[in-house]
Amino acid sequence: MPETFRIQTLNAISPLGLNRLDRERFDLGTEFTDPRAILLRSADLHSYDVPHSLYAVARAGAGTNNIPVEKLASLGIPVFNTPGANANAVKELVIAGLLLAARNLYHAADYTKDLVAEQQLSGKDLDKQVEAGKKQFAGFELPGRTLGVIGLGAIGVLVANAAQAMGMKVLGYDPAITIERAWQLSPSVEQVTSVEELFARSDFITLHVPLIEATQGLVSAERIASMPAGSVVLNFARGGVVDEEAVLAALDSGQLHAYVNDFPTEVGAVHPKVITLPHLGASTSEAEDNCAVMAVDQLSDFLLHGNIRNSVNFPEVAMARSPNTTRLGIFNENKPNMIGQITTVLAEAGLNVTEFTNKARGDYAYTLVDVEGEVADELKEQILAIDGVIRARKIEG
Ligand SMILES: NC(=O)c1ccc[n+]([C@@H]2O[C@H](COP(=O)([O-])OP(=O)(O)OC[C@H]3O[C@@H](n4cnc5c(N)ncnc54)[C@H](O)[C@@H]3O)[C@@H](O)[C@H]2O)c1
Ligand SMILES: O=C(O)CC[C@@H](O)C(=O)O
Repeated sequence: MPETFRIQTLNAISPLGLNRLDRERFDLGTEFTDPRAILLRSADLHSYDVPHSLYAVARAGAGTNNIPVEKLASLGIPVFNTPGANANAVKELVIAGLLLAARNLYHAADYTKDLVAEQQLSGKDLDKQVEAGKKQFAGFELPGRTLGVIGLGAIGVLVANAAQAMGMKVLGYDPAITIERAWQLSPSVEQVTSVEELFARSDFITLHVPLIEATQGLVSAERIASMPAGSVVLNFARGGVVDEEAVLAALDSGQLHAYVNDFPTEVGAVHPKVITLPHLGASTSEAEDNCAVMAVDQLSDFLLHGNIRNSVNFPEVAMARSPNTTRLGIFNENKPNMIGQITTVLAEAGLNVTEFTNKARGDYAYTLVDVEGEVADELKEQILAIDGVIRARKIEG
């Protein structure tokens, strides 16, 4: 009997994704103590005691800073994410953020509500107060203003193109932009080669980078001070990319007009010039469905066939299945003679290899190998005995 894989969900995942799992092969639950896989969104796994049973983690979303990616790599556990699946949802919220800030919409709507709910105005009195009070919310228009986009990945490129189509001058900064993203970027977006230049020239800055060591505190007091007075910072990336204390001080001094973000903190959320949303970037039915479908498909392909697609800690390795073969998936350290030792074990067992892929990424590598016929259970133990092999799995056909 082939194994039924236990998948533990740690957040609400769209049924459109979950329903793709064949219940003969997958058992879904929230309380397993020995899951084969974890499917999650923003749940924090950093203090999670990783059980030996765990084969994979799938993030229905882009950011993986809630997952101990390196530690899992060292245990031979791939972490999958869903690049691009929620990018349009975030882009739309960023465009909303630009308009919320430029037209002071949040405070203006509060003002109107207050006139009715607190001051109990109505009819002509309400009309009069509306017309008298509205000038304090007069805003500015976007065409001709400069937007600096930091990070030109799935989201940054969509934001840059949309802002450009709205008449903004757009500057982009991403030292590691991929060729695919560069092709998608509007030719009118100007590439800048230093963050400093981007800050100095931008009326709005929007962040679309992962939270990693290099991006922690990227929006600093010094960089904010170099922006034109009355600028706006939009943060739909992660809270830690911004030095919030510096942002609040700049809002108080008038250097910044507004800070629009998706990551509530006790101090920031109540500041009068801060607009904080409850991590809403990916919260559309479309994005939730897209992320769930992609995460589930990648996870089931790995559990059933050992294929790795869109992993953030292991290379892309995928092979079609062939009849009358047995597949082995092997995680190992990226060091000399691993392939030689693995193939020697296979040869000594008299096995004929029909297909073999080995790819490395950083300190680790993954091997997928198909051999003719059946494989004895002891073979896995022999492979595991090779110095540098972290984990090995016989994958049923
Ligand atoms: N608010 C939300 O709900 C929400 C939703 C989706 C994603 N996000 C956040 O947005 C981030 C970006 O998402 P994405 O889908 O565009 O990811 P992505 O991987 O497609 O793009 C990230 C880009 O950032 C660039 N980058 C990395 N370090 C950089 C640096 N120091 N300076 C400039 N560029 C740098 C990379 O080269 C890449 O092109 C995610 O990591 C996540 O944290 C938030
Ligand atoms: O799952 C969510 O709601 C947020 C996801 C988002 O932060 C991401 O990084 O993709």
